[in-house]
Amino acid sequence: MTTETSNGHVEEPRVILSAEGLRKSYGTHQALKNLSFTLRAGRVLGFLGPNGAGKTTSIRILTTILPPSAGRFVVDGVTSDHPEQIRRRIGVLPEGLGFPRELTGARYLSYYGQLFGSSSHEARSTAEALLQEVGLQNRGHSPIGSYSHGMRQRLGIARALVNDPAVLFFDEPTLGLDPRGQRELLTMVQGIARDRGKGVVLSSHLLAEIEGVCDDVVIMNAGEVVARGTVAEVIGQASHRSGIAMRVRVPVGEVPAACGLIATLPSVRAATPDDSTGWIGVELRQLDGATAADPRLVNAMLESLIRADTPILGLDAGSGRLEDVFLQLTAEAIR
Ligand SMILES: Nc1ncnc2c1ncn2[C@@H]1O[C@H](COP(=O)(O)OP(=O)(O)OP(=O)(O)O)[C@@H](O)[C@H]1O
Repeated sequence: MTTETSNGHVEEPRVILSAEGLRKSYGTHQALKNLSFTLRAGRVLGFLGPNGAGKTTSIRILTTILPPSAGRFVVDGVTSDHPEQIRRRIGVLPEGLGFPRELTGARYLSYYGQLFGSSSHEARSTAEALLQEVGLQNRGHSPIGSYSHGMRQRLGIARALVNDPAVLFFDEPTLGLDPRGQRELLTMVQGIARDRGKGVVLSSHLLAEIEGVCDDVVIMNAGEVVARGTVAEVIGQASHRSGIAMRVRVPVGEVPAACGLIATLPSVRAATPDDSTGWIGVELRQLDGATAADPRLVNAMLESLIRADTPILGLDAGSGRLEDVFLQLTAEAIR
């Protein structure tokens, strides 16, 4: 989301959350080693990493539940040495949030509104508007105990919005949801950033699902940041290091012959097979920082396979998916 000023300059949305050198130790165990990033309004930042990477620790620090061992952060202009002021500017959906089963969704949200200082009338009308926004308008007056897991997560999102925060934190929000529920929830999360102009931090290890939702990512592994940037930058950095610029998938039995053909193309440095899936990673001679292959090279590769009567089952003419990068980076860090 950019805005054009009267003199034609395009302005970036403001930085709404930034962190510098955050560290956290539990006793002698360093759970977070050096986390720095910036998040602009209207964008979704993904904290990605396998179990134990430090995602929850980072979110606990940024939401003022845990003090960092070192480093600082700024939320909507407020520095981390003012935790009470920060709490008024953030909304949080923690992992595994529990709900009072007997309260209705509407009562629950009104209660939170009043905790943030709204009158009971204001809190009730905010609750109704939020229930509508998260698609619970027809169930708002039923007890939460009767809600499905997906409905509870949506209620948790509504709760996080009660104080109209500048930044929202969602810790593994899609855990336990079916694919449709995951998609609906992530679309909602994206809308909160885009339409309301909020900064959103989303932690997950479900990469395929969140790849399309996050604008920026921080990939963590064992407390270290192993990659950081926009999704395209992170994929580009990793493909530049691996040299793989495109992938093609053929039947497993045809992989050796197809690799041989691809490797004879003049611009190809190497064709690396994955014998179990049939995907072949294609490395080019000159990458020059490119994150995707020249379409003419893609065509030449496809032509040579078609001439050899090789069935083409899949093509990734970009440099791969975030999931591949994640697996590559976290495996490198573990080695
Ligand atoms: N209170 C604690 N005391 C000691 N060690 C802890 C504590 N909380 C977390 N850790 C350790 O810190 C590291 C990071 O944990 P954290 O929960 O932040 O990771 P995570 O990326 O959220 O993982 P998960 O996806 O499993 O929730 C892990 O090694 C964990 O065992």
